[in-house]
This record gives sequence, C-alpha cells and structure tokens, in this order.
Amino acid sequence: MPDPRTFSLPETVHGTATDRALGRAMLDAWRRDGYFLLALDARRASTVTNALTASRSFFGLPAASKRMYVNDLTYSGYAASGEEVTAGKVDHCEVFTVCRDFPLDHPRVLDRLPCHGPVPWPGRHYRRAVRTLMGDLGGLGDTVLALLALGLGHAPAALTGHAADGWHHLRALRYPSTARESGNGLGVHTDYGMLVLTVQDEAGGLYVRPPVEGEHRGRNWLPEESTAGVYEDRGPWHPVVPVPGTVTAFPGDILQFLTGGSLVSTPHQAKLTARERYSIAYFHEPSFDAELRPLDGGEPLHYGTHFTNMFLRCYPDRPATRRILREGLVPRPAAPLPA
Ligand SMILES: O=C(O)CCC(=O)C(=O)O
Ligand SMILES: [Fe+2]
Repeated sequence: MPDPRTFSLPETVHGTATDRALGRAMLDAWRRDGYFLLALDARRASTVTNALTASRSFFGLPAASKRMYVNDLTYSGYAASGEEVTAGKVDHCEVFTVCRDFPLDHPRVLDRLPCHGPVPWPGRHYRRAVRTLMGDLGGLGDTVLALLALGLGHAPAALTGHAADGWHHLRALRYPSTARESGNGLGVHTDYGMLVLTVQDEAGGLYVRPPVEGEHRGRNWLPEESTAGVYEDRGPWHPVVPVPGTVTAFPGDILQFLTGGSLVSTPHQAKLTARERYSIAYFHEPSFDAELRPLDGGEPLHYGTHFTNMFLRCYPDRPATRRILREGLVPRPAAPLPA
C-alpha cells in the first residue's frame, strides 16, 4: 500500500493552471486511495487540538450529565454508546453531534422542518472550540471543493455554490478500548454529503476502502442501495495512520451523485483499539433545501431528504426520530420557506 498523498492548500483559488493541476491530483488520490491528507498550518492545527481537548473533557462527564444534552427537534447533542446502529449492528462509540444551530423561534423550526432546532451545547467553552473548528474546516472544505471542481473541468464555484448555505455538521466521538468492549466501533458506512474531513488521535483505528476496479458501489441515497455494512468482511481495508497536523479528506455520497459516479463515496469504519480513542468528523454539505442535479445533468436529489433518511436509519430510537415519525415531519414543505 503506497503512502497516502498529502496536500497543502492555497489560501485562495483563482483557477490557474496550478490550481487545476492540484484539483486533478486530489481526484487521482481519491481514485487510488479513497482519501488524502491535508496539511494544516499551525493555527488550524491548534484549533483541532483545542476541539479534541474540549471533546475529551465533555466525554469525561458522568453518564447521567451527558444524557441531558439531547432534544427531540434535532439530532444535535449527545448519543450514548449503543444508540447508533449501522447495518443492523450496534456501534460502540459515544457521539456529540453539532448540526445547524437554530433558535426555537426561528421560522424553519416553527415550520416544523425535521432536524431543525437548537444545539444543546454543554457549555460556552465547548461551543467556542467546536464552532472555531467548524469555521476552519469549512474554509478548507470550500477550497478543496473549488479545486475539485477545476480538476473535474468545471468552474471553481460549481461545487462551492452548493455549500454556501450548507448543512455543515460535525460529530465528536469517543470509542472505548478493546479492554472494555469487544464489539465493533463504528460499522462500515459512507457519509452523506459532499466532503468529509476527519481527525483522530494517536490511537488510530480508522479504515477506508479504496475504489476497486469493477466493484459495485451503491448509491447510498437510494434505500435499495444502502452502503451501510458493505464489504465489511472482505478487503481491501486500508488503515488511515494518524499523522499529527493533518486532516483526512474523502468524498461523501453527494459528490458521488454530483459527479455521476466518476467519484465514489468512500466506505469507512472505525475499529476499537487497545486504548480509548477520540476522533472528530466534519461534514461539508449542500444546503438542506438543495435540489441537486449531477454536474452533467440527470434526475434531482433533495439533500435534506437524504440527510433525514440517513439519520432515521442510524438512530431508530432517538427522540428526534420518534418525533419525526410521530408527527410525520417532511424535509421539503409544500410552500417555499422564508430564509
Ligand atoms: O471515528 C472516526 O475516525 C470516523 C467517524 C466517522 O466516520 C463518522 O462520524 O461518520
Ligand atoms: Fe463516517
């Protein structure tokens, strides 16, 4: 297995020949390895360290305290180990999810859009650390999307245009050590949006499946083609070795959709390790309301519907799921919504 490709990003993208070549090199790396690394400058590296530190201290709270950070409007907040399910199997990780943070009196909350509500933040320090990280990774995400669009032969804004009002979200995770738990960590899945940026601590444990010539890859947005649990027992599965000062980048379902399958969403899983493990995954997404079409044309896909379906699938018994099902909430209201 060759070493992963590592890229340094320019601060701005102008569409020069150098930018196009960088975009093409990123596409080649994904087509070979399923992921690449992005080198962080010192400021962004310390943002990552701060967020991981804040995450450690949150997960260190007593179980009963953590369980208070949940509400039934949104998937934002805390999920205990065992609440999340991938392909019918329980995942052994605790998660704190941060979606868009809407106050209770926001028109989109009042309009009863599923997944819309306030983030139940566990404190100001945690909120600051996570928001700073989301801002930094969001900036990198836009740069990567602009370069990818150029690499694909499109205008730089062809992908970033979708991210402008993006449903960007983040998951902070803690996995128990193999001394405490013998089951799986996080089962095989693909992520739902355009771009995934992850960091993990020194424990490692993240595995990706690179594209394999001739191998069928599901379109995860179609219920009959779920990628959850795919090829779990069959290689190749390549470990993503933690490299301090980098983030790992791979494509999600929506890039597969937008490129008509010329890129495939990278299946990945996290295995438990000898020591407790901490990671953070950031998801750079289209707008919840986006009616997306492949760059070269085709049938539309409503992102908010895909997102909601995926969370319903992962969390069969979470308060937000029960509310969506009980009240029959739909991601796409009949009348256009105010901003
Ligand atoms: O724990 C990790 O490294 C990956 C987490 C992940 O894949 C996710 O949250 O979707
Ligand atoms: Fe993931």
